[in-house]
Amino acid sequence: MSPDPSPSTPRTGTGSAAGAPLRTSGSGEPGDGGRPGDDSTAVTVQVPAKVNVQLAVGPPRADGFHELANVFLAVGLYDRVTARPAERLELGCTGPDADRVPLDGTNLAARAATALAARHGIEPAVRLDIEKDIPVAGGMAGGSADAAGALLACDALWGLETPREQLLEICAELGSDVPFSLVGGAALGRGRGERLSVLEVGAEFHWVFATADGGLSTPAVYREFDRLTGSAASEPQPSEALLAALRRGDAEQLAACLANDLEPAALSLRPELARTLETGRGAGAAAALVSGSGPTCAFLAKSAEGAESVAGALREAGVCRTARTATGPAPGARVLPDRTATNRTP
Ligand SMILES: C[C@@](CO)(OP(=O)(O)O)[C@H](O)COP(=O)(O)OP(=O)(O)OC[C@H]1O[C@@H](n2ccc(N)nc2=O)[C@H](O)[C@@H]1O
Ligand SMILES: Nc1ncnc2c1ncn2[C@@H]1O[C@H](COP(=O)(O)OP(=O)(O)O)[C@@H](O)[C@H]1O
Repeated sequence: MSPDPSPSTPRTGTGSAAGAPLRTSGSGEPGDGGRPGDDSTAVTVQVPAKVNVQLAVGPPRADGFHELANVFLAVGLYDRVTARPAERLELGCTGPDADRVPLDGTNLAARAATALAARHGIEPAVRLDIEKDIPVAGGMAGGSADAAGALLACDALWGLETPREQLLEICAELGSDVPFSLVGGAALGRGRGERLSVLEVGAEFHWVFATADGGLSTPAVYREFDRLTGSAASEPQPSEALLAALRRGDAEQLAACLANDLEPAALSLRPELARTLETGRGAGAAAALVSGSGPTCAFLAKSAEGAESVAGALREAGVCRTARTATGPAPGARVLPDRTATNRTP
């Protein structure tokens, strides 16, 4: 494994073929060889992470995916994707996990730019810079966030005005969680998670996220789910009590309903997460669960102060890499007006 870079270590590369070797094109700093000095047309999109407040998983389908009742809540940890004109597709990434983000054609942001360009019959001539704050392979949909961010940023940069329905179609082709990253807020995902119905949420909820060293592979966690459940997985259904708790903004009721069918699989692959969950519960969290496929652990608190206190206890116990507080629901992918307002001035 490569050494951990500093939080500001930039990585950069070019190439559109999946797995194509990288060609270094600059340090990723403004004004270097990889970025045009003139930033007048840059578009930056901010996209939230997610936690699954309910993840009910059915048996595997013929296509290898699992039928879900996936209740997503977007939370206020964000990646930012900036798109600038370039001669060909280029990628850069900064942030504490930047060394774990692929910078070739498999990167979800690159795939999103390529898919949008193909839909309009144009070349994906763009430089994408990802400011990564969402844990990589952490069960918080960071790659999906970057895909939704790149889609929206390229659409604005290229002046395409692609109808929302078409953007959502492209999102679903890119990954099961990508449509939700575009939409944000709270939503029920059916099918493999891509068919969304927006949910009403009555209040802001306070969360703590304990990140772990290293990630968990989503397909590996689903495989472990299959191994543990055998043929016993039943048809997934959303919990009416949980949807009502979200609607009412009732943290106590929501805490009683949180459920993740992938949690036993994540714990089976990473048994040490049980101690992280236990520590948060012991520190007064209203509820604790693994976020999606993990290994990030999520804790619901009753107040902002409660969340800070749980985060402090997790840090002190040394049972996580970082413990961060965030609230949800958070808005979905959106172009940052402050950056474009100045950038778009002729
Ligand atoms: C588990 C969840 C919960 O929201 O996310 P994470 O916690 O990893 O972020 C999602 O289901 C992950 O969605 P996403 O990461 O977009 O998955 P995809 O790219 O569509 O699929 C990656 C792989 O995950 C498995 N997969 C995904 C979705 C699904 N409904 N059934 C599956 O079995 C398949 O093995 C698939 O090949
Ligand atoms: N832009 C991206 N950011 C993070 N990971 C990416 C990206 N593009 C592709 N990936 C790949 O997707 C995998 C899952 O990443 P991520 O979406 O962060 O996790 P999760 O599915 O657990 O939410 C990573 O291990 C990485 O190989």
